[in-house]
Amino acid sequence: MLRIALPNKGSLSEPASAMLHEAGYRQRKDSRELVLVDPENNVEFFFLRPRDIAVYVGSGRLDIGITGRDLLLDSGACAEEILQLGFARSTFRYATLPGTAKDVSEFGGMTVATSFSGLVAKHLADNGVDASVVRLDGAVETAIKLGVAEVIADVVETGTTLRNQGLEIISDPILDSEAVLIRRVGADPDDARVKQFVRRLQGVLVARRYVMMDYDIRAEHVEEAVALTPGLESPTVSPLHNEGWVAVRSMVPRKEAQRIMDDLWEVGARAILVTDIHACRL
Ligand SMILES: Nc1ncnc2c1ncn2[C@@H]1O[C@H](COP(=O)(O)OP(=O)(O)OP(=O)(O)O)[C@@H](O)[C@H]1O
Ligand SMILES: O=P(O)(O)OC[C@H]1O[C@H](OP(=O)(O)OP(=O)(O)O)[C@H](O)[C@@H]1O
Ligand SMILES: [Mg+2]
Repeated sequence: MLRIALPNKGSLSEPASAMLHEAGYRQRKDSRELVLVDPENNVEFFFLRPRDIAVYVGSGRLDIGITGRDLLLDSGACAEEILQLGFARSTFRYATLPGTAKDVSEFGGMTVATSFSGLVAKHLADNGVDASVVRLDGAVETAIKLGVAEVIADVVETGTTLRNQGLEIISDPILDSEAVLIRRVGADPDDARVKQFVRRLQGVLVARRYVMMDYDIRAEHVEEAVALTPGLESPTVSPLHNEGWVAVRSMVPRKEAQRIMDDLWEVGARAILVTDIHACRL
């Protein structure tokens, strides 16, 4: 049975469960359930603290897991990303009160408060900056006001929390993060159970990102039209009963669907239909 670590709480938990549900796996009904067996799919889910997931997977106790890239790197665990999952996106950044510093290179001798001490200590060392790091569990934005640190390093999503504390972002992001699927470094890359799990999640990602577009067009305009809807490999073009007309079917990015429909209309396409993809294997 494939043993999979899933986040039990926080920003990662609900979207991870939603993705697995879409991929056809059983998910827990009660958020206090810690282990869930899905015998039909031959998998066992372990609901763990997001921060601990890379540790379990890196030690080989569990085969794969879903966590954040920032949490993976902070843990220093012997685990690696095998698929980017596109949710729980954030950046990881330094912030200070205005006037404290303009760049990381000015942090020397200062104290940086963070919940990601592994990540921050490494980043400071890589930049040759001699600053102290104090590890806090959360709400680190308050550490400056309370005199614990001059600088904080934290997850920034909308930036609202920083703004509310009167803090300003310093330098480029230390990291761009999102939810990722991870496995132990050195694990068998040909494990068929993992490959099947990855294909199912890739199917969900494609179904979320693409829609199916169908339209009719006069044969003499088909080249212009398929240039707008090239599909992933090549669009399907079939003859219509009405002579001189063809039907085209192609996958297009969901975000661009409306613009593509406008452009298709301009080149003469009619009966343009968009439908959701519920599942796929490409
Ligand atoms: N607004 C956000 N706040 C916190 N983490 C976020 C946010 N948006 C995305 N994330 C990502 O979610 C992961 C953090 O999950 P985690 O469950 O540890 O913290 P959390 O969502 O802040 O929950 P809590 O602090 O309540 O325990 C990280 O990978 C982080 O990058
Ligand atoms: O950029 P924003 O959209 O404001 O989001 C970022 C904030 O959200 C998280 O805090 P959370 O609510 O998880 O509390 P915590 O600091 O106790 O983890 C994170 O630690 C930041 O403080
Ligand atoms: Mg948090």
